[in-house]
Amino acid sequence: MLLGVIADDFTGASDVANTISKGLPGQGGLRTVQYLDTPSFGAPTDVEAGVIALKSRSIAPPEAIRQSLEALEWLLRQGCRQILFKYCSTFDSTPQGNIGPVAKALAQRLGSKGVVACPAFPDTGRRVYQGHLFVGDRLLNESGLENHPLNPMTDADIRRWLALQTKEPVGHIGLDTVRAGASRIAERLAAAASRGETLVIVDAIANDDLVAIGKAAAGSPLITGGSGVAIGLPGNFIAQGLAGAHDRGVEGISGPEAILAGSCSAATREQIALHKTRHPSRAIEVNDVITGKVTAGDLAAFLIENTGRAPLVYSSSTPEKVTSIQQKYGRDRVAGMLDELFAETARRLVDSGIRRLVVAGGETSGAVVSALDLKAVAIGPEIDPGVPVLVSTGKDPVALALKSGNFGAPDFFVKALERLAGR
Ligand SMILES: Nc1ncnc2c1ncn2[C@@H]1O[C@H](COP(=O)(O)OP(=O)(O)O)[C@@H](O)[C@H]1O
Ligand SMILES: O=C(O)[C@@H](O)C(=O)COP(=O)(O)O
Repeated sequence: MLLGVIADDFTGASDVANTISKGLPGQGGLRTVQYLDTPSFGAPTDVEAGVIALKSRSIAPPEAIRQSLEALEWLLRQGCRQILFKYCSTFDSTPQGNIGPVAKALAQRLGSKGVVACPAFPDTGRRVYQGHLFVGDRLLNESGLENHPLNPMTDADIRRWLALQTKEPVGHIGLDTVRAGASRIAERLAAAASRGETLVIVDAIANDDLVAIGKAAAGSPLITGGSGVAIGLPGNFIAQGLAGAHDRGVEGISGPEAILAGSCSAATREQIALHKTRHPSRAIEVNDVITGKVTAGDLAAFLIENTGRAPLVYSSSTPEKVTSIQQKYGRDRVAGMLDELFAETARRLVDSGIRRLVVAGGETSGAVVSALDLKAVAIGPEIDPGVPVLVSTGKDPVALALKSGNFGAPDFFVKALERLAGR
């Protein structure tokens, strides 16, 4: 294994696994496997990139550090020469969040300073300019992400946001330097390291910027960012003759299908609004979950009855309703109840023979996939930017699409079910 990734959620892990296995157009990527939590077994020797999906985005720093260091040790034991800490392209975290503390702990273990921090993912409209994060033409804090149920992003200046999470000085490399090329970026990273800066926010607004950043960081033991920052990394290994460019190994599988959505992000709500005009769909009311009026058994029964017609169940709701329900019951209690509900529903679905499963939302995907105890997935074709087909390895494979809340076109659900079937 050459490249190891520690991803702080499950959709993010499949996003970056997609980037690494795809590589640059005409160049090919690395042979990539996504692991669901740190494995207790060794990786096959032909795996070139291992992506460990953690469910650590919204947990307290000490536990996030513990899980991330455990993942790091496993990746180092597999032979990794470079580690990427993957967080969200919208920098999802809170002022008490763990991006800064986890990055610092990984950097300390790897003896690294002047570490790239770049969430940019231009293919999905995420760009970093003058240290500020944009989503499309809006600043992060005016993009809808300020209403996220767990990680409301209320400041687009990610240098300032990161500074709240770490005591160390946060560096910045502007777009002019990035456009001056890889060696200039490398010089500036080295200068940041000599000033004692552990993390350096690097501007990037186009894929070429990310390729240059990747080249500049070719020799760095640690890189941090969104999946975009991985664009150039396979090419570094291929150019050194360490990896053979390869095509993706799996397509999809056929079988009954279901869709679960727990994301309250704008893109998912639009996808639901379109989907429910044409397919059987059922909304989950949090009040009903709390009082026991709705159970996983009910939801699974509804989905199983409607297989063949792309059935959907969703808890997704508007920011106003989310705020009011959180005020009534408490944010963590609601999140815990919904996680459990989706997890148990998914378990029942797969036990009853569902083989194609689309899940919308990072936390929701984490809950579902952990419940299915799948261990590892192979990476198939891309459905929409940042979302690949995943097929579990081992007996009775399940095909999955784990969609970040804000990713995907309005018709994503139907398209995903088609791609999961290999069509
Ligand atoms: N109806 C609802 N009311 C309150 N909170 C909700 C509701 N539905 C989902 N949530 C919360 O929103 C979170 C969405 O997070 P996630 O699944 O990561 O989506 P995204 O990918 O959009 O961030 C869930 O974990 C859950 O806690
Ligand atoms: O970087 C991204 O935007 C995604 O890969 C990601 O991390 C998604 O997180 P959720 O929106 O919580 O699914």
